Amino acid sequence: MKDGLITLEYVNTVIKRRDRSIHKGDCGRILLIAGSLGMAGAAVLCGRAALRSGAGLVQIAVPEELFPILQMGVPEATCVSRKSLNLDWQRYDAIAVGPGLGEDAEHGELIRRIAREYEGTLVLDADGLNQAARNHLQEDLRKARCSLIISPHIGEAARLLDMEVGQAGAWDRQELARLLVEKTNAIVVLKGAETIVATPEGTSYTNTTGNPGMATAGSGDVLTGIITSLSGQGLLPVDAAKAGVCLHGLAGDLGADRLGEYGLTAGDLTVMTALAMKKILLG
Ligand SMILES: NC(=O)C1=CN([C@@H]2O[C@H](COP(=O)(O)OP(=O)(O)OC[C@H]3O[C@@H](n4cnc5c(N)ncnc54)[C@H](O)[C@@H]3O)[C@@H](O)[C@H]2O)[C@@H](O)CC1
Ligand SMILES: Nc1ncnc2c1ncn2[C@@H]1O[C@H](COP(=O)(O)OP(=O)(O)O)[C@@H](O)[C@H]1O
Ligand SMILES: [Mg+2]
Repeated sequence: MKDGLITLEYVNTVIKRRDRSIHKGDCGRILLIAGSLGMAGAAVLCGRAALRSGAGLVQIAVPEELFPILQMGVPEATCVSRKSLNLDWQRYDAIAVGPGLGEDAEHGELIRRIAREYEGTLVLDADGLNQAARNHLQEDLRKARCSLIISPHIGEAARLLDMEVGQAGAWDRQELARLLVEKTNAIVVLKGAETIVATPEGTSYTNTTGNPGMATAGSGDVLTGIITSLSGQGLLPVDAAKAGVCLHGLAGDLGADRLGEYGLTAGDLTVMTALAMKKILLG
């Protein structure tokens, strides 16, 4: 069932306004568990997008050998080693796991632990979802203590549902999103042209922004950064998911206006996210 459209007017009503006396600790402290050798860029894009959408403090957990890349790529963020990741999860207002994470088998256990222990909002994307599918964590996700947002594209959705990509692609996208909600009890962001956000409460929404220029490597990593950032800033998980996809699509539209659909890159999207946020706040 389709309950509504996600519009810029709606996003304007849910974005938090900043008090004059606000400090970075009030603007969301987030952890991004992302990136691996060969996919450091995914962590860079995710981190930049989180900052451009207003996160106050961004920490990125990567293999130590990637510290120089991350600290050059996102100098505003701090890095923490993923070697023995044993952090106090509750220190973070939101956590993301997945962009460019890679296929290391131990990440399955990491996701299981965070889902079981963490009390904030967890955003799972990309290899976070692939690891969940490979390690059959759907039931662990259903029982998660944290609020859970998952952001699969159709390929990741198929893996979670144990389907072939072609089979998943033949489904009505609203119904596929509902199937994912049933499987994981998460807020589901089913990406693509007209991204759908479906909730465990039975509602579903369709995004109104975005364009084919966003079909470019890394644009989903940018979305994960934005949704995690908004969650960390205190939006309800469902609002962070809905506002995140709309803001991300608007960044794509502003980027395509300036650069065209062919030349737009995910890196451009991170910068355009700042302009999109400005436009939304101006109303
Ligand atoms: N610069 C970087 O470091 C980048 C790293 N990335 C990471 O690379 C890893 C692999 O992710 P990928 O998504 O590339 O690989 P996947 O194998 O998960 O997905 C690609 C496949 O999924 C299917 N698919 C995806 N979207 C679809 C759609 N809308 N309609 C139909 N089929 C669709 C297609 O079969 C496609 O070949 C992830 O960890 C990801 O975060 C990517 O985000 C790209 C950029
Ligand atoms: N044709 C399109 N129209 C609108 N948005 C699109 C289109 N193609 C892709 N996108 C958006 O771009 C992003 C792609 O994410 P994803 O497939 O995870 O890419 P990556 O893993 O390379 O970062 C999603 O947010 C998706 O909604
Ligand atoms: Mg992706």
